[in-house]
Amino acid sequence: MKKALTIAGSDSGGGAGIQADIKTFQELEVFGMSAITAVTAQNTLGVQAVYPMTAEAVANQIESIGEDMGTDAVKTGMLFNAEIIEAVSGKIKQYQWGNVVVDPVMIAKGGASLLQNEAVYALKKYLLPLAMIITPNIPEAEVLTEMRIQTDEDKKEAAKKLLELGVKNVVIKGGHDEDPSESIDLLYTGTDFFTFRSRRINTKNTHGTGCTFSAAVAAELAKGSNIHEAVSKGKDFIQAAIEDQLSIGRGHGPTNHGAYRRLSALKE
Ligand SMILES: Nc1ncnc2c1ncn2[C@@H]1O[C@H](COP(=O)(O)OP(=O)(O)O)[C@@H](O)[C@H]1O
Ligand SMILES: Cc1ncc(COP(=O)(O)O)c(N)n1
Repeated sequence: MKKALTIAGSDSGGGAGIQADIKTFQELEVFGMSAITAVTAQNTLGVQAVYPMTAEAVANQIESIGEDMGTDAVKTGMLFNAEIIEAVSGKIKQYQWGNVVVDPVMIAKGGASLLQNEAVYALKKYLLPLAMIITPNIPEAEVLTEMRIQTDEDKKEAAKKLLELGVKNVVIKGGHDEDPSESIDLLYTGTDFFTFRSRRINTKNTHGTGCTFSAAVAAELAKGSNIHEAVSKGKDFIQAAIEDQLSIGRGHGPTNHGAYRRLSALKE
């Protein structure tokens, strides 16, 4: 069985972070492993508290996996500070892991900061050069490129700028776009642009969409898909998870991680 490791924060509410990643790996039949960077007290209403781990604790968790089990893909989510980013980058380098998906998580939907402002430079300097693909939403791409992204041309320019930071592929997600009918993700491979379109679902239950999407991309890379196939499957996975709505909590509820597998089984 192929394996995937998520290096991310714990979401007590189960919709985002480590919990979303492990559920997604399981649904896509990849063995899930984790290194926890921070524990959050969180629910559908927001983040009530953040307790970061030490960089040493994060490095040791990764080392335990690197020294014994190994992995076919790595996904990073909430990394919180520069020390943790340096430790994570050092370990990824040490074990020469190649299928590295970086979801540059910065701010939770409720507004809480999941990455310290001064850590953005560390993300660019240490982690992006090791990434197979980075999956920013529009606000995150704006912070990383220091440009405003409004038009399709802006998205393409931002993707090119991100590639210059050393990452091999970029997908700029369209969840935060103005388009009322479609949610369009743009993939740039360094040579070609591809768009992945889906019907925009009118819902407040989008907690963990970015985590779930990037975990699905990592799972597909672990199974041997190329970048285009992995992003395409990731998009299908998140679309099914948003569409087949759950009703959990009073705020921004989680998506339905089991929907994609049920739909796939129906099609067979
Ligand atoms: N309302 C929606 N309807 C359909 N797809 C969506 C919706 N919101 C987000 N998505 C999709 O979910 C994924 C995560 O997007 P986004 O919300 O931009 O990321 P993040 O959760 O990191 O802010 C993308 O593939 C995006 O196209
Ligand atoms: C621990 C943790 N990690 C990440 C997110 C971002 O969630 P989203 O995928 O909705 O941007 C979150 N709310 N909590």
